[in-house]
Amino acid sequence: MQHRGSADNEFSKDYIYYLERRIRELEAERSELRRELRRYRMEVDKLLSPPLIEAMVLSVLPDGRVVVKSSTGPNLVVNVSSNVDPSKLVPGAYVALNQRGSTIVEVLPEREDPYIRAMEVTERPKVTFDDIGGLEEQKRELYEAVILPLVKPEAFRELGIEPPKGVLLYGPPGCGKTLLAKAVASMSNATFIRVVASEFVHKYVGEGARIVREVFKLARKKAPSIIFIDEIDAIAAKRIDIGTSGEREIQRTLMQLLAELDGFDPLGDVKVIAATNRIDILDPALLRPGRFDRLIYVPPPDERGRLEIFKIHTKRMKLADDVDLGYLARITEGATGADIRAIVMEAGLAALRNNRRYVTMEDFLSAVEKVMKKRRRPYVDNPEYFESNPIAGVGESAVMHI
Ligand SMILES: Nc1ncnc2c1ncn2[C@@H]1O[C@H](COP(=O)(O)OP(=O)(O)OP(=O)(O)O)[C@@H](O)[C@H]1O
Repeated sequence: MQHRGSADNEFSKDYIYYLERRIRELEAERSELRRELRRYRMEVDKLLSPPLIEAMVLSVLPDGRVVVKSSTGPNLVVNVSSNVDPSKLVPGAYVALNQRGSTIVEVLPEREDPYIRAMEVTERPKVTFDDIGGLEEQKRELYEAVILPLVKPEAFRELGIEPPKGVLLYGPPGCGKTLLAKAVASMSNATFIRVVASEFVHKYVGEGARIVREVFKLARKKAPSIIFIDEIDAIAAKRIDIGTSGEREIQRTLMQLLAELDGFDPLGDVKVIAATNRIDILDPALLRPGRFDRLIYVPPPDERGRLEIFKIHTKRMKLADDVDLGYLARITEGATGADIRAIVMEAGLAALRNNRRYVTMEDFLSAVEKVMKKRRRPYVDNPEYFESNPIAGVGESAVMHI
């Protein structure tokens, strides 16, 4: 570039323009670098500062302070920093507390509850009634009480009949209660939401009632849906006194469940199926009309049922010619569906251990011995326990045939 003009010490105009432009460019670059430096300083400060504590709002006191449940455990009464919008401090909102845990400094963005995320939600379960051996009467009852009202609510409206709001499946473990509920969801094209009632109160202490609310909210969002509440006795056992805070918590959770049940339309697109192994200890309040008013007993399979269950679980298995499923069904008196599945699996493993591609009768016989030896359960060995139960007849009034 030609720097000098015609006179001495005189710079060319072009050169001056060039230098001015360069200065402007460098100034812009400098302020960009300053901004970047500030950003990195803030990052470093954030990384070096003590962490904030996460908490959930339980309630707002009349004086403006807030009761929160902190992620570190205890419930705390805290102040609210002036930059926090008080209208966002609703029960259930997640907030950050300062490191002393005394003040809410930020309302955290809304997100799905971690428990709800962990819950079993199957948009379209694959099980159908054909995957369930025996239990014909139970399938028919569930078809009428849950599937039909979900798929043909107008037929019920026209006839002026109300289907049961909630169905309670009871009987010994491993006999197909969960399987039936899943099949009902799949056959009515509904989302299947499974919750275990004992987790309402044990896993998320102090939040049982809120979790119940969240479950129903999720069910409405994903409707049509079926909420399956397993082990309902954990929150619905009759109580002599409700002295301890743990018992009060269980009581609150049950109250919330009853309120949700009372508040919804039996012909709506959310259905509730509950299950228990301990119907004898249930609080009768749960079984009143308009709540779980249809009880269905799910017994251990009889010989025919066992044969069908053997057939279902060996469907995809290569069996040797000597395998006699009828004989296996005969010698497994007292086995549950879950036991039969275990027997089939055990027999399959034995074949695998022996490097065989097919399963023999001998594999099955030793599997029967192994599995049946392990189990001796009072309810299965004594089915009268359920049949003679004094409240086993509650809910018969809800029987309907269309
Ligand atoms: N009638 C059945 N037909 C086919 N398989 C069955 C049957 N009953 C049980 N099973 C097998 O046993 C497993 C456990 O059954 P399921 O979970 O439905 O029992 P449950 O009655 O809900 O028991 P729990 O009370 O322990 O929850 C099922 O996944 C299935 O593989």
